Amino acid sequence: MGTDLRVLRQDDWDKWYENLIRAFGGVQESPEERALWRERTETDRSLGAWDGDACVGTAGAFSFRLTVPGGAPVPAAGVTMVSVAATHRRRGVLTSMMRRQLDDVRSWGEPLAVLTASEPAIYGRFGYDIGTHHANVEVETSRVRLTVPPGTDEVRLRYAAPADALEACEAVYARTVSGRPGMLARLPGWDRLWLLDPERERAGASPLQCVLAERDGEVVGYARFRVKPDWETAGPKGTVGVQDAEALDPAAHAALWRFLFEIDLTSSLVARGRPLDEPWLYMVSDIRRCGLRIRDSLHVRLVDVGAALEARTYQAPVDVVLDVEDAFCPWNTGRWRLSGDPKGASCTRTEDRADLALSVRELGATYLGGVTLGALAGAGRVRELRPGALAEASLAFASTVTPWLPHGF
Ligand SMILES: CC(=O)SCCNC(=O)CCNC(=O)[C@H](O)C(C)(C)COP(=O)(O)OP(=O)(O)OC[C@H]1O[C@@H](n2cnc3c(N)ncnc32)[C@H](O)[C@@H]1OP(=O)(O)O
Repeated sequence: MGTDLRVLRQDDWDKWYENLIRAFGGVQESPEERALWRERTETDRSLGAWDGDACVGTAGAFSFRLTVPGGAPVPAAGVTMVSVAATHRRRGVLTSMMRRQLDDVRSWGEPLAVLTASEPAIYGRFGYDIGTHHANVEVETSRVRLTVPPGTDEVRLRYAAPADALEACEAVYARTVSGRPGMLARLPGWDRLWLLDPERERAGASPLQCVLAERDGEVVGYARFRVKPDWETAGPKGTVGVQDAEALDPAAHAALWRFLFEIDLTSSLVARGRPLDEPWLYMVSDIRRCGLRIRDSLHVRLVDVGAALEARTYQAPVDVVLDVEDAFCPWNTGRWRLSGDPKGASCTRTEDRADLALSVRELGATYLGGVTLGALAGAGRVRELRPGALAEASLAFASTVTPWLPHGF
């Protein structure tokens, strides 16, 4: 028997969500977390696959604004809560949801779809590719020193209860969003997510703590973290687990990270999902003891190639014809002339001879400027049809600020 795919109804949310939780292992969340997820679900943008009255497939799409090179906040469907019941896997349920969802996103006029993948192998077939990477670190802070920039000592740090400091933290976050491709403007109500402090995430660590960085009475940064004490015969060796940290200038950044590195009775620091160009990575005395690992983060799909390529800017002048192949969204297939510079761009259909041939996946990978067309050409994924076109486009697409997604969704 086939499954019935339809837009989620409020009344069906519990069954829908149950399928999602079970597909991720079945560990129940707290009532508070569940309520927050219910509130965050945009039901009219969510799909459910049903076998009779059993929900066997779920997929949602948040209404994000994603910062792209040049700083514009571009509408992007944040694909989320994707699951298929184990009893119904590998029968094409996900494929049918992705088909419907990308058609919907197109009809909503959103040029991009983005996601973070439970497994990176799933989404390439639907035209996504990895547009941002992030760093996970495990630093031996007892062996690593930071050389901080001038002005660091003038930054004042103070503890604040995370809930009391929320507004100030969100104000700092809001000021960082347009400066870095890959960042997401907060959706209403999402600020409370950063205060959820589930016991299972603590694993013996303290409740969430918050430190604010201030200069002349103005909040210029924050760090939210937990401390996990550990005692050995030889002495204390606790761990600082950083949840998130943002700063508005180099001195505030240095002050916060020096603080995190030097908390008494700790000898290591763990942080996940940090930007690859995180300033403190360039202040350390011993990068090898920072346990740096790089991972895929935001997967990007151009739903409307013309609108998406027009929505960003290019760091150098570019005028190229792209021959794009897009098997899953064939409306993108064909030749596009992209003309752009740091001020703006146009991207329109053309019959002119192509300069570069590539698929929509390579455009997703390079869209935010963190992966170069040159690198993908090296992998045989971009073909240069006019000499010089690759260097021109590769330079133009790159971003001076490394793209970064600060949190999953
Ligand atoms: C954005 C997010 O929410 S990411 C979260 C994704 N969800 C999960 O990881 C939860 C656990 N897993 C699941 O729920 C399911 O296994 C899903 C959603 C990953 C896949 O759903 P299915 O209905 O089985 O996928 P479907 O049958 O449409 O498969 C389509 C193709 O993708 C492939 N595929 C599906 N899942 C995977 C995977 N995890 N790794 C590699 N390939 C996969 C299939 O083999 C199939 O390939 P084919 O076309 O060459 O035959």
